[in-house]
Amino acid sequence: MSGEADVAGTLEAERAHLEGARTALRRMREHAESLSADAAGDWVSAQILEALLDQRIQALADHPDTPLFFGRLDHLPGDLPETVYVGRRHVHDDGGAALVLDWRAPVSRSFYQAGPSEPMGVARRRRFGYRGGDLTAFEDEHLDGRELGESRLLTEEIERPRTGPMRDIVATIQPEQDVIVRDDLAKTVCVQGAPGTGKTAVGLHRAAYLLFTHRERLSRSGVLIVGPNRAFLSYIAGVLPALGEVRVDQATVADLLGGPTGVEPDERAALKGDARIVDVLRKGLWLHVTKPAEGLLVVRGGARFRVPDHEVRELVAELRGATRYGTGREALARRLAHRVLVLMEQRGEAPDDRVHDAVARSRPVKALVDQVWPKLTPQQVLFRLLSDAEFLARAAKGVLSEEEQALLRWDKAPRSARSARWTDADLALLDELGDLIERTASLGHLVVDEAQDLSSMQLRALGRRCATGSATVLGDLAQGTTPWSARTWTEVLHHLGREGEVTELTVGFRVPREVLDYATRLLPSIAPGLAVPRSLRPGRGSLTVREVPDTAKAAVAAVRDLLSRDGSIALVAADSEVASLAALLEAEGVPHAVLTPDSAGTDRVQLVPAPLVKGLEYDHVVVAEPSAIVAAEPRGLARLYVALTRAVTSLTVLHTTPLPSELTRPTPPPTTT
Ligand SMILES: Nc1ncnc2c1ncn2[C@@H]1O[C@H](COP(=O)(O)OP(=O)(O)OP(=O)(O)O)[C@@H](O)[C@H]1O
Repeated sequence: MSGEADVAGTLEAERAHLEGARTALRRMREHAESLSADAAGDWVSAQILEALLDQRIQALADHPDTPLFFGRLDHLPGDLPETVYVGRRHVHDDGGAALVLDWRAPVSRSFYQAGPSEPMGVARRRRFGYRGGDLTAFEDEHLDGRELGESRLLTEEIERPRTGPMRDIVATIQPEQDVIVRDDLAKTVCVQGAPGTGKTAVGLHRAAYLLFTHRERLSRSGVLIVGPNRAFLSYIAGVLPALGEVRVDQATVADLLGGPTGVEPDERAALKGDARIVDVLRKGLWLHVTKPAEGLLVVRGGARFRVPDHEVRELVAELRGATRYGTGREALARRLAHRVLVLMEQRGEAPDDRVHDAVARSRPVKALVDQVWPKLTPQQVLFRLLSDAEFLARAAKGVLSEEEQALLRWDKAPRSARSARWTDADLALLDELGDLIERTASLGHLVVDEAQDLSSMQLRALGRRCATGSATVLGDLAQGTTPWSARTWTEVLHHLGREGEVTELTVGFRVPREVLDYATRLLPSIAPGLAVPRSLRPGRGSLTVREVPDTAKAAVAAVRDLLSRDGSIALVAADSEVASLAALLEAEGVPHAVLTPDSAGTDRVQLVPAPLVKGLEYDHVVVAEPSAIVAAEPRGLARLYVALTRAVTSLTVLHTTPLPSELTRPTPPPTTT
């Protein structure tokens, strides 16, 4: 047989396997649909069972455009199955024989990790190419010690134009990414990665991997993805469901801590985000516990039982600070009741647990507890700290200077805790206070994206939510744009309360080399200690930098020209330029949407305010007037770095005012690893 006939024959056989797997998946779904929740013993169990069955049916859906398998491993003779197909989910036939193995299964690991120096029992690795849902190509790698050539299918996948939301990378996860994805659940993993190195993708695939590997444990405790804003979350929303994981929650920090109703100057927000505030909050809360002036008198059935004041004082002193505030309050009531019961026994009575409870809830006990250990809400405590200079001075003694205390206090205090307008920074403080009062529930695993932008207090709030679990922390110190952005990952992990290893990703999959090299000119100024990334994508001719007489007009013309090419287009500009650019796009009849924090939108052309572009990517990006982006905020250069690194195919930089001098310096050489 000729080579061509060989190829055709192989393709035919592989297509037949695909067809067989599709049929088997359909039968698995039909089987799941035929199961009834009626078998459950009671109504609640039936509801739960029905929800589980629904999820199972959803997870078994066949998306015709998403290949059911993308790889095949042929093993050397030994313990491993001779042939396995690697895909998005496990598919078996009626007899239970595996037709496709889940990419997360231990056997699939070698699909990502095997190489000439360590073949892991693999003789041949086959990758499949698809057009839509049709299997159209395959590519073999023989792991017999010879060097592997470049994979055309891998390159094609990486070069595929992006349209719309983020997609999974399950067929092309790289070895260094796979190591992070499959790391132990017990470990907190921290990934420092230059733009487009796949941090977000890795975090999402790690969530899917952990759910598969520790299904029972994590379905009880939960996995949560935390991202910077809704627009970002909707951009990544489809990835986990495409991997069959339909039960992972996604939230912004504001979703977890509550949305802000007030704003404040950055300087004050930065101070509130400083971890020293924890001591101030703790002290401010515990200052509410006062020394009891009187003892306790309980009258029961005509008898009077008196716990003297020094004994009450001792009890309070024992409990103060030893537990959470709310727990201490309850414990005080119980211990007071216990003393009363001892007195009853001394009188010859035999009180039982019911009497104990009744005494603990009796009016005199409640009144005493309320007086020395008042019931408090986080809002009441923070209100007092921010509005009462003398109280703040007591709580902040030895921690904050007088100037810092003055900066912290409200210029004009609201009338009550209820009418206060809480800012983002306040919400993290309220959360901290909430935890000092009652323990916050912990999840099993947290994936935190763009973690470099979170304040110490926000990180502490997230740390509480994985206190008994673990975290995957993703970010790029060079893309830190908040006034409280982290300078080191050690700091971030410390505030999160986790020990963890930091891994650095430096190979870029998004941004073409010319564009990434151009953007890295900013690196020595914004994050001198970081490795200089290298792009995997040559992308010649991808960068255009032009000085123009009128940036807005030139930008709209550039967008119009780009409409003749494939893929999504973003026009990125400083906040102050957005309204006029929108008007000009409108006047020129260019259909577009303006990106807001709440929506990613699906329009092909998006006008993106620079502060919202983080984490997103577009085929073509036009950046209008870099110097305006830099001037708009204190960490403007980092913002520009983010804006310049969003393009998959082309970047056009247009300017009328001179470019920031940092952009005209030579490109630093990529760091070799
Ligand atoms: N192994 C891979 N195979 C194919 N595509 C990949 C791979 N890794 C990452 N990508 C793609 O590269 C692009 C960038 O990935 P991602 O958004 O996860 O990077 P990031 O490090 O979070 O970037 P940024 O910090 O700039 O937001 C995405 O389109 C992603 O699908």
